[in-house]
Amino acid sequence: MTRLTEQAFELAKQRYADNGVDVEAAMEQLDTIPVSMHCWQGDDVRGFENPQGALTGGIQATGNYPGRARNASELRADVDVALGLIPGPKRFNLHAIYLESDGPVERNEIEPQHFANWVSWAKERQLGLDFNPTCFSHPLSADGFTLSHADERIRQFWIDHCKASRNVSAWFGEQLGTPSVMNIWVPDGMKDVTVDRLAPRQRLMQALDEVLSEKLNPAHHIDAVESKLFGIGAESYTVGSNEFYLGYATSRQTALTLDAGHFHPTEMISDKISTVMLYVPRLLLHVSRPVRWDSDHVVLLDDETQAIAHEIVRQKLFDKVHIGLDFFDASINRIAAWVIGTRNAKKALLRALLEPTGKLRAIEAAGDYTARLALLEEQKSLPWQAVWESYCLRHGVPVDAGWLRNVRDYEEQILSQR
Ligand SMILES: C[C@H](O)[C@H](O)[C@@H](O)C(=O)CO
Ligand SMILES: [Mn+2]
Repeated sequence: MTRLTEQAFELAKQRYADNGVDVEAAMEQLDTIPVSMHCWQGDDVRGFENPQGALTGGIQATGNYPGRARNASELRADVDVALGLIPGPKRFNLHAIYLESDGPVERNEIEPQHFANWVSWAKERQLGLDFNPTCFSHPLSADGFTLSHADERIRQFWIDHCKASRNVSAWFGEQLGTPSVMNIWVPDGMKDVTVDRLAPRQRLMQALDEVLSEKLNPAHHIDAVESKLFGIGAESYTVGSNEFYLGYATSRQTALTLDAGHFHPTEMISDKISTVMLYVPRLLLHVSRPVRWDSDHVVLLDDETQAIAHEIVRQKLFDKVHIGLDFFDASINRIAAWVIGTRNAKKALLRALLEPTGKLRAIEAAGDYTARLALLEEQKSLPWQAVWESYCLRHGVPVDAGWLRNVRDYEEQILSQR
């Protein structure tokens, strides 16, 4: 396999060179773009605070594939398997409910010490960590409101949780030498026709302002806010809509999170990138795959994933876009889900880096739309797969679906015993 891969790579390199593309440069660039893998694929978004509790907030993990991680050690072991099968730089994205503690810790009292094991683990693997306050699956979010709650006491609880989360996030950044991107997503919304659509939004805006009031070192921590169209049980009104957060991030200059599953079915986040980057300093992407609803299926190498990667590469947004993943499929092997989704995100980036963008831009600027379409289509059948396999080889991970054997072995030996 190795020799064939190398031969195919040499031919592919030549083929791309004929097209004006430097394959080595593309691979080098790919090595500077981390993809942040989300912890919640490993255990169906349960966390370790109250794993037997229900997942609420209008999100759902469907399926009951055996072997989900039941504690932090199992989750770390599972992620380690996935990390070893994905080439290039990765980060890891934690939710607050993945804390570790001997006794119960209220959300508004979380501290860096509760994530000390995660930081040691990340240090050993030279991974950056990202973070999320968890504003769901809790008695005080049971009626569907958190930061926009009408009850000041409940609202304050969630404000304090988000503030505590910022401290944890900044500590990650300080410890690991790379800023932690902290994404605030709240499920707040209503199931049915809502009369006062304004007041909850006013409260959310004020609550967020209070959360962000302390200035933190941007070398350690980056604030991001995530909009949504609707949730299960909150179909009629979402307080933190797209327009709400676009306005918020623009006026406060926070990062904006675009989740591929959080828009109308025919709306694509790839087309939003060039718009929002005019107004916000940074973007956090939740690369996902909506199927009918925000169903968080595993990321495919499909048109939208490719279009997202093209936007990042064509606009050279490498320092401004943080690429995170967001899916939680409990119907297939969860480690395989991580590997499939993350490898696909990276394949899309590589394909985008192998595009002769300068040439295509010139053709477009000259108004030759026939050539633009012809060349764009021809790109699709160039031998990018040979470059991908070589990239995997250089990173010491399986070049093809051979990685599935590793996952199956682990499933037989470890997951099946849970
Ligand atoms: C678990 C995550 O916080 C969640 O998926 C969020 O990012 C989201 O997209 C909610 O729909
Ligand atoms: Mn998301």
